Amino acid sequence: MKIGLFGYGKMGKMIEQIAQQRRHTIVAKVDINTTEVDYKNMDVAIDFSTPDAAFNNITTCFENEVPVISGTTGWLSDYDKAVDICQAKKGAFIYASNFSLGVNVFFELNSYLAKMMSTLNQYKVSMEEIHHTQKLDAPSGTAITLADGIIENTNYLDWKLEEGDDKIIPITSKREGTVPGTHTITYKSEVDDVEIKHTANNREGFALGAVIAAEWIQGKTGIFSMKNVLNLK
Ligand SMILES: NC(=O)c1ccc[n+]([C@@H]2O[C@H](COP(=O)([O-])OP(=O)(O)OC[C@H]3O[C@@H](n4cnc5c(N)ncnc54)[C@H](O)[C@@H]3O)[C@@H](O)[C@H]2O)c1
Ligand SMILES: O=C(O)C1=N[C@H](C(=O)O)CCC1
Repeated sequence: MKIGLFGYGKMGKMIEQIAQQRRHTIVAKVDINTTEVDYKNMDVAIDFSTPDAAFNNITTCFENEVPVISGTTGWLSDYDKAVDICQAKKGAFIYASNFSLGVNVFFELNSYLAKMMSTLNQYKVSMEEIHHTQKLDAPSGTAITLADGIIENTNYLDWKLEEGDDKIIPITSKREGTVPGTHTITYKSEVDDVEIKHTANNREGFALGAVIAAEWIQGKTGIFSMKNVLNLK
């Protein structure tokens, strides 16, 4: 597979390594100062850039009939517009806030736990995410996906980056050293706590998931998720 990398930072470099181990070829490394891109030579684009660059990178790929795997977080206010452009061009698109296989299982566990907790009013949920100090967005995209999973399965209405009222999920975002990504969800009552946690030990899991998604999307048309790729439920 011939891969165009959009964003050649920490994740772009890790994806290059994993893709080459899986016998793929990197045909473009597009970063902030790139002036020309040859889309004709690309089977797929993998975008791990920045919140302000992602939408333009992704939709330019659709205009050039290149399927896109997007891992960039912090640009989702434009997600629906990107989907419209993809569908108009009969393209193919996967966005995931987190491509790690473990986190995608954790997303399912989170939804299942939320469903069970939804009738136990004595528990109040909260979330903590910890990432490295270079991270531009807060809360993490993963934390937002986890909050959405809780909202879909309980009476919680929204999330907030601070203590909210009863129906709001409070998210605490910490930025420490080089932490690749840790997410903890706690249901607290007077008598006990129920907690689930995912810890990324490095960035390899994110990169592997993105390359697996790029392999999976070959020959397909439409809007997909990691749930489709991993055949979860
Ligand atoms: N979905 C996931 O699994 C997952 C995992 C890790 C990181 N991320 C997200 O991926 C993104 C990148 O993370 P990172 O750790 O590699 O960050 P990074 O800062 O190391 O790399 C981002 C790169 O994008 C480049 N860039 C800036 N403008 C650009 C443009 N117009 N076109 C192309 N590239 C441009 C920057 O110069 C930089 O090299 C972030 O949004 C992060 O939250 C997602
Ligand atoms: O390093 C980052 O930045 C990460 N971003 C994603 C997020 O915002 O959830 C995934 C974890 C790492």
